[in-house]
Amino acid sequence: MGGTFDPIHHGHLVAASEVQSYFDLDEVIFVPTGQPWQKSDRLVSPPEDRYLMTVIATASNPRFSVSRVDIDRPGPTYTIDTLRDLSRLYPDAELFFITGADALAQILTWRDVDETFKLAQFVGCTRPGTEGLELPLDQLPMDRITLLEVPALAISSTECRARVAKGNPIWYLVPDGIVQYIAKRELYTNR
Ligand SMILES: Nc1ncnc2c1ncn2[C@@H]1O[C@H](COP(=O)(O)OP(=O)(O)OP(=O)(O)O)[C@@H](O)[C@H]1O
Ligand SMILES: O=C(O)c1ccc[n+]([C@@H]2O[C@H](COP(=O)([O-])O)[C@@H](O)[C@H]2O)c1
Repeated sequence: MGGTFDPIHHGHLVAASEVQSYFDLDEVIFVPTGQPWQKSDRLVSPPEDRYLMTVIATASNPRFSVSRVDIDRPGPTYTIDTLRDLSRLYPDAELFFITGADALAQILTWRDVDETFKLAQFVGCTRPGTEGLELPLDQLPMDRITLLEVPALAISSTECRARVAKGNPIWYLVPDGIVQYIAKRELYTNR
């Protein structure tokens, strides 16, 4: 599952758990982005903070792990590179790339998208607000895409950051360890 995870929240974790169970996946690898080039208009927390938060949030699930491939690769993060790196690391694995349906709707703007679809099956998870979303179905290889309805959690990282900036609680929107990490590192306070 690729994401900026700034911060990781229970919406991400529920979606990952649902996809793991639906496809009976051996492992869900969370891959925090290095430089999310389509979010270059906003302030993104340091990759190492986003990586550590992802490790903390996933530590208790034996089927969840976190990869550094995107944060260790210099330059903008492209999923084509993520999938090439993961294919090298797991040469015998069948890869599924988990995204939200909103990300899937933008996928034609991604780098080398045709090649990207050859390297993995894509799973687009519903999230509140994506119900009426139009996917460019005629331009997408629908045999490589599964749309999956996951239990709806109306949580976004944007909302979590805004709540911290306003001094509102984020308990129960994110795992407890993430609340504590954000406080310790004083993330999102000056926005
Ligand atoms: N509540 C949710 N339910 C299902 N999928 C989600 C949810 N939140 C995020 N996702 C998906 O997880 C992936 C990574 O998300 P990302 O790290 O960008 O979080 P986000 O909450 O969308 O962040 P932001 O609000 O900063 O844009 C994306 O493909 C996104 O669509
Ligand atoms: O490959 C691309 O050009 C590309 C463009 C935008 C987003 N992505 C990937 O989509 C995933 C979700 O991204 P984001 O920015 O919504 O957290 C993450 O793994 C990104 O690297 C990939």
